[in-house]
Amino acid sequence: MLPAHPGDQPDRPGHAGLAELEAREISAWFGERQVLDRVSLTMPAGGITALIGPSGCGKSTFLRILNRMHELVPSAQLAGEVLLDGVDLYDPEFRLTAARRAIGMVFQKPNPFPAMSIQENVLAGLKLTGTRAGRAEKDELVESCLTRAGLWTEVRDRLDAPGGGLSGGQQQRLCIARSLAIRPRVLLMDEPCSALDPTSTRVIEETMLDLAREVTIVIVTHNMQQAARVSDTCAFFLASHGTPGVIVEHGDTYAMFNAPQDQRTNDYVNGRFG
Ligand SMILES: Nc1ncnc2c1ncn2[C@@H]1O[C@H](COP(=O)(O)OP(=O)(O)OP(=O)(O)O)[C@@H](O)[C@H]1O
Repeated sequence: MLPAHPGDQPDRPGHAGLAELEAREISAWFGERQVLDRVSLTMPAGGITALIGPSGCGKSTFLRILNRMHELVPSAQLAGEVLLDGVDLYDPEFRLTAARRAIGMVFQKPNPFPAMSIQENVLAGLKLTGTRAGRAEKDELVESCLTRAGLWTEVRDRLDAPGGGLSGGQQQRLCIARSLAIRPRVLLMDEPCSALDPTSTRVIEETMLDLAREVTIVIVTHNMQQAARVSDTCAFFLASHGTPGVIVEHGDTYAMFNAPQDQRTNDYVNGRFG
């Protein structure tokens, strides 16, 4: 008998749901082509884990596997396990909606629904997950998610304005607020600042550091300073000479940046390739 699925837990009080995510021996293919080879990584509860590595080494694929988005690509296959607090996300009993609810995703390019109002954007995920809420509860949720995403003071007077009218950095924080509204236990972020200016990047980074107290975060980033600034643990992916991506080294971010064990990590974090 499986334990209760973490993704199925109803409304938990804010901080009670810190979850560990563990990938075990993940391999991935697109058609015949293998792009990840037996990648294992523990992403600690309430921490920020950064996935770094040169372009094409499989970071985004790995991230998408963590919330079952990889299976949406028709030619895609995978092997291995993803455990959310010990429960396999790919177990047939773990519903896809529960997986998405438990593990949210913020993409590289801010993707709010442009014609929907700011508050409708925040609440959009409730419809998708079939969650019911009354008016007062919705108002409270909109305020709390926008506050936690660091956007409330900037938009509190125009909640009915279209989400598409916000700046890029504000739109990205709106997307973070939208993800938070379904109370995820893990938030995946795929290069969330790559389309943003340095000021907006800073604001998102501060938001991430605040959020890490209540949600486990995994971020893909090409920005080494960003990985060093925000993450507690770090994993260096590499796919050399057409071989599938592997994790060369992972561990405490400070150690990875200051005393890496592998010469290739040392070269990468010091900008000598990639
Ligand atoms: N939908 C897809 N169909 C076929 N191949 C794909 C698909 N998505 C990714 N790939 C291939 O899988 C490999 C890993 O890609 P992935 O996007 O995971 O790498 P990445 O490390 O995130 O790269 P980047 O840093 O450039 O975003 C690449 O060789 C890529 O071409």
